[in-house]
Amino acid sequence: MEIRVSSASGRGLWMREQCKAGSVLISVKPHIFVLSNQYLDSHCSSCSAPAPPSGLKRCTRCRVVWYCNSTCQTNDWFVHKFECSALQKWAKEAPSEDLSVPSDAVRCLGRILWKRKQEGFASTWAHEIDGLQSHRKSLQPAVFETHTHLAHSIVRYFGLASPAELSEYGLSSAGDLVDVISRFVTNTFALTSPSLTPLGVSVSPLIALINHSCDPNAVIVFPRSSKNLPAEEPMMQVTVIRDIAENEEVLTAYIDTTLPQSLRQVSLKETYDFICQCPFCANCAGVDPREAMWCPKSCGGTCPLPTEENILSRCEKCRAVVSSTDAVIDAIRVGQQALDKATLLQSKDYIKARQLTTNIIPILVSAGLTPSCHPLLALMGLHKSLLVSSLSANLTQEVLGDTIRAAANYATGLAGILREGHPVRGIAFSELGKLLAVDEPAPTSPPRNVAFPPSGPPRLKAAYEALVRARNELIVGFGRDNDGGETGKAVRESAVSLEKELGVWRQGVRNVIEDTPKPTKAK
Ligand SMILES: C[S@@+](CC[C@H](N)C(=O)[O-])C[C@H]1O[C@@H](n2cnc3c(N)ncnc32)[C@H](O)[C@@H]1O
Repeated sequence: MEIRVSSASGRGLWMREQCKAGSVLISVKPHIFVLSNQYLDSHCSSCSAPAPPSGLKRCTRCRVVWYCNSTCQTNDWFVHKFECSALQKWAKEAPSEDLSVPSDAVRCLGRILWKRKQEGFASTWAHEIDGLQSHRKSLQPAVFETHTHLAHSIVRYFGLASPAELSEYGLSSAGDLVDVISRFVTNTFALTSPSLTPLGVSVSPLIALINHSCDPNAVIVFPRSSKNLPAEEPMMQVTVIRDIAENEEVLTAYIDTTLPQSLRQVSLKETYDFICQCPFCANCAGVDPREAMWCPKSCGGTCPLPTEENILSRCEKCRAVVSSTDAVIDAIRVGQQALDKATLLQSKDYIKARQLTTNIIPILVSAGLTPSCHPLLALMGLHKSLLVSSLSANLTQEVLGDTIRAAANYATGLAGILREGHPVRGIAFSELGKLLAVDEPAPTSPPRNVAFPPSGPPRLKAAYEALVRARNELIVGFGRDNDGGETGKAVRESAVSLEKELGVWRQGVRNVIEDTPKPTKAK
């Protein structure tokens, strides 16, 4: 790879030679990462691993961060020694218990400023951080306000009495602090678990050189590997998900590409200050599955969703006209409201959130939305997660069946948008496979006449097929060389044990057939 500069998108990483899907382009430890507040007591603040069976150990001074063991604690002390007293002071002055820990952004910026000072303002580390792109000069008023708010929180976190005290951190004015904040916002990426749960935020100046496309050829993942030392984790990796030609730019997606173009554009402008001109955004010919409904004449084709501005919608295949325009527009509006509300409720009151998703999904389906269409796909993803999290407390045949159907619908919707090998697809199929492989609970009510999921050996076979599909996608998305990361390996193990189970079952059937005396012909 090499760095090239373009007038449209500034610096970017370009391939000097072709590269195959599944190759790992970059493996690097981020310069800085922090866990989100909700994961501080369940994951190690040094290596980001989940708590081992023996539990995590808490820093006895600040009582905020936790570590696997004393090795991880020692590895983190380089920066935590500054953070520790700031966290204690912040907690003492906090107006309430739920505000006793600063936000992820404040803690991450704190770590950047302390480490920058520790390494030296003239060090390579500091130069790399200082070289990140800033949009300070073109901030929109609303963004400027959030940056200013963040700056105030940092001043409080550092216990500074005046802007002059910023000089201790190599900043000559409040404007310099806003500059650091702008660089942080533009160049921060989610820290995720090997199954893509967002755990926090991370900054890597090398990976931040990669520009955005809504149809990316690479992804950023944190696959974790037992081969890595704890000090090397979290290892951030750029993986190629579709072949990249020589002299082609490496591009990742900064935002959720399952969203329709209008929402993607708003998000990119707000956070990254550019208007995306990728082929998906610039050339909207044909029906985008993110904004599509089934043909009203059921010919199998799809129609673009009608909007207030453009109510005429025809099937791309048979040209039938959608007549229920108002009902579709209303369903989408109500669906978006339900999605926003259920997303807010999911951590506070998941039963209410699940009630909302359960009620709204059939309305969008009967309005004719396809499974890849927004907001139906997002609602199905949320519904699946809510069902999965309630499964351990209520594992009945009915709930398991509903959860499997939700996982299957979600995976189908994703497969209509994301390319094969995208890690989000791989994880969705692995969840489906795992759910299908759960031992079927005994029925508690008369069986409902549903075709999916099947029961008995056909269900095991469906589980095996979903896991094999997941495995093939995961070794692309998380990298071929490291066997698809921690999740890819776990899926392979599950598929192997299912294969044995299916083999035993087939052998059992064969034995029964062979042992059964053949009927003798009546004379
Ligand atoms: C993470 S940085 C990427 C590296 C950056 N181009 C640089 O020179 O440092 C993100 C910024 O790059 C620019 N950028 C990224 N992708 C772009 C795109 N597709 N079109 C235009 N600008 C883009 C935007 O200014 C964005 O805020």
